Amino acid sequence: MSGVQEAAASVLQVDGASVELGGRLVLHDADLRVSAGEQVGLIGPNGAGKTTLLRSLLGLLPIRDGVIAIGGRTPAEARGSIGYVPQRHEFVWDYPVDVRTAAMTGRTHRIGWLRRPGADDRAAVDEALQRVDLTDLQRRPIGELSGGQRQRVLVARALALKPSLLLLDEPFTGLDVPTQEILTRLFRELTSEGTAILMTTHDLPAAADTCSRLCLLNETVVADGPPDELRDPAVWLRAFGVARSEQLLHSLGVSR
Ligand SMILES: Nc1ncnc2c1ncn2[C@@H]1O[C@H](COP(=O)(O)OP(=O)(O)OP(=O)(O)O)[C@@H](O)[C@H]1O
Repeated sequence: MSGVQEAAASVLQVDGASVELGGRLVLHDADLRVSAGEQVGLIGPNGAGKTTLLRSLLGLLPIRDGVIAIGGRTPAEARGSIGYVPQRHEFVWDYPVDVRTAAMTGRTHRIGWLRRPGADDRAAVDEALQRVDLTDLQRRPIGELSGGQRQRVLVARALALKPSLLLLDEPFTGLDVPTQEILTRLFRELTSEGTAILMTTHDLPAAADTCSRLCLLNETVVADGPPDELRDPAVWLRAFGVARSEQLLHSLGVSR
């Protein structure tokens, strides 16, 4: 494939990206591609740089070296086509708004700060709420929601943008199994419609189950491939920076 064809096929292209935080290089030489219709799991130990990479893709953190292209645009230019689901604790849940208003804030970038939502915005929010099964709760203050309902608000807020790229930061953490299943099914529907999904998670069996490809990150990309091709325990031990871990290998269903 030529470089131009490859750029067209990849919704997200990261080439040699490095990010410095507090004078320290926390991510270096990272390469990653995510195509339309792919769900890629970004896996790595605490402090590996997963959230840092997501924040760079959103244009919230500058890269020191390398290139990030989203549909051929820079992160800042592409911001209106990227849906972002942050970790639940990062959202301000005591803000006095209802579910529908919170979902509408996903479109703020597109609407502009001083304009009122139009018919397109209302229709996009209706659809997003319906997809996460929150239509009946749309007038409920967000401070009164359970953890699983809050997670679905964050997903609706991201979907309200009708994004071509969806970034999910640990979307399954703390959720019961039925809520995990609702979201897993929804993410599968979205990829079948052509959305590209990049998701961080510490749930390795779920990632191997739901993702078409896994990217193992530890300050740089240690390995990248379909779950079936990442069966070598040494790769996982290297990605997690440990000499041995029975628990890690057990959770992956691989053993030495
Ligand atoms: N504002 C900051 N200033 C300096 N260093 C930072 C800052 N934010 C994060 N870091 C460091 O950058 C590294 C990567 O952090 P990051 O949050 O991206 O990791 P992560 O892979 O998402 O971890 P976790 O799985 O624990 O969420 C860590 O060593 C962290 O201490």
